[in-house]
Amino acid sequence: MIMNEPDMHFGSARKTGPVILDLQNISLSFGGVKALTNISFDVRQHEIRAIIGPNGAGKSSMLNVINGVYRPQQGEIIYRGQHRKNMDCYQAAKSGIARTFQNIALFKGMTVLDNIMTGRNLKMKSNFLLQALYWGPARREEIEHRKKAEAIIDFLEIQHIRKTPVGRLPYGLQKRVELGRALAAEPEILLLDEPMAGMNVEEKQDMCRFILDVNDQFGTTIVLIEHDMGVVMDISDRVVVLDYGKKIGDGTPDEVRGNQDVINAYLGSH
Ligand SMILES: Nc1ncnc2c1ncn2[C@@H]1O[C@H](COP(=O)(O)OP(=O)(O)OP(=O)(O)O)[C@@H](O)[C@H]1O
Repeated sequence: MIMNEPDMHFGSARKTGPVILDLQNISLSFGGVKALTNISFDVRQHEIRAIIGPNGAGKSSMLNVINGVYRPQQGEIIYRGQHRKNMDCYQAAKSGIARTFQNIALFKGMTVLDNIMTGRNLKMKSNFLLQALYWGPARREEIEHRKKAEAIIDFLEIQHIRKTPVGRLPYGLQKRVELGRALAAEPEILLLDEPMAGMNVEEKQDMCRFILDVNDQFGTTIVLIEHDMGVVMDISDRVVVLDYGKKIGDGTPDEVRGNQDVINAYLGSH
């Protein structure tokens, strides 16, 4: 079994651990459309793992399979050594898988701090009545959650906008707040769906730095979809390449760069 791999593997400059997520022969269809066909790949602890491919290749579908939004018709998902059957997105989130979205999904009228607090919801224990009364254990718990949210705000260097409604922020900062909300859940695996989409060069550099810092300082495993090849090749340990729902490449950035099927897919010459 996959979790038994004993020794640490030293990827690029990063120290990655054993496989924590193993996807085996995943197939997913929407009616007649085959979004994913027989896809297998794994993710190691502490790794930055990219999923790339041309438009419509199945990348978002794959992310949605990992966090339980879609249930594949075929295949196995093994997370931390457990076969996951019929796991929905609530259970996936509870078990330590958080994500951000291609199109920002924040509460635009709420402040940065309150949006990040919503990421703590799954961690809250006190019941609704106690929370509403803001009494006893609920009060103590709320203070504890606020401290965690403030720590994330400091980490992401967004103290100056903590009370600003998210809808008023430029796009790059909204993306950073979304990252903050996902981090508030203290995930073991963070799924990032095009974290740099629509950003200028400076915003991309900032986002790259935060992704690397999250991985380094919190030890979070990261699976990301990204179209910017420079970014993917710079920050990823391994890259899986999809095309028309099939896996056509898998390996280190250098291996993938030299893979003829991958080159053909990107040049559209097949
Ligand atoms: N909910 C859905 N219903 C029907 N078809 C879908 C659905 N989601 C995805 N598809 C189809 O599955 C295929 C893979 O789509 P997917 O969005 O996963 O690709 P992608 O690689 O993320 O594309 P992009 O880079 O454009 O976001 C496409 O043919 C798409 O039209």
